[in-house]
Amino acid sequence: MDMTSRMTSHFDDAIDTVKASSKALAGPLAAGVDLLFGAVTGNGKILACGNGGSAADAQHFIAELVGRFERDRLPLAGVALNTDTSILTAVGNDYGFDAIFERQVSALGQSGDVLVAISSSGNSPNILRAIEAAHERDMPVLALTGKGGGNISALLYETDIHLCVPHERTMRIQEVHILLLHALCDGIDALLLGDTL
Ligand SMILES: O=C(CO)[C@@H](O)[C@H](O)[C@H](O)[C@H](O)COP(=O)(O)O
Ligand SMILES: [Zn+2]
Repeated sequence: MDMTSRMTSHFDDAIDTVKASSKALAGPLAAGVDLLFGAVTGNGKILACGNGGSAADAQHFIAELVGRFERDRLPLAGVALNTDTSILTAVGNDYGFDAIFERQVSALGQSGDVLVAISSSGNSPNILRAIEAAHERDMPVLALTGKGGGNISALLYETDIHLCVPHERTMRIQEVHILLLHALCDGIDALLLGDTL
């Protein structure tokens, strides 16, 4: 096996995926900025969740809202639902793993909030249930998926936003997800602080 060409193919495939995502997702991404900006400037908050690498992405994103992205600004309200081990173990143990995010959306979610749901397959049951709970709370959903969107596609309302990365491999999808989340932070900051860096 030529390892260098194997590694080169990752760069090539990532470049192609980013280009295809830019074409498909720049418009909905801009709508996502407006949705999140409206929430955080209107007394709402962002609830974010994901599993595995997407859990890391959810908490990374929320840290940039509550803390800062590139520039100093007021703290923005957000909670990563995959970070509290006591809640995750208690709810997982007592109600099942599929309920770990749903339960928290039901506890914390209010009209005016937004759920950011991250799933590369679009099929994780705990994410699907979080989306249903968000809808019950009148919360719009910003879904980051791939692989055609999986079961999430059928759950979303027209008023939700679906950023579906056009790729079948989780690794590539996740790489674009972090780009999308950083772009959302940048867009919110541009609206809050002006568009010059
Ligand atoms: O990061 C990776 C793979 O790159 C894994 O940890 C991955 O996130 C986990 O297998 C997740 O459970 C996958 O869930 P999902 O993205 O399909 O909702
Ligand atoms: Zn990963």
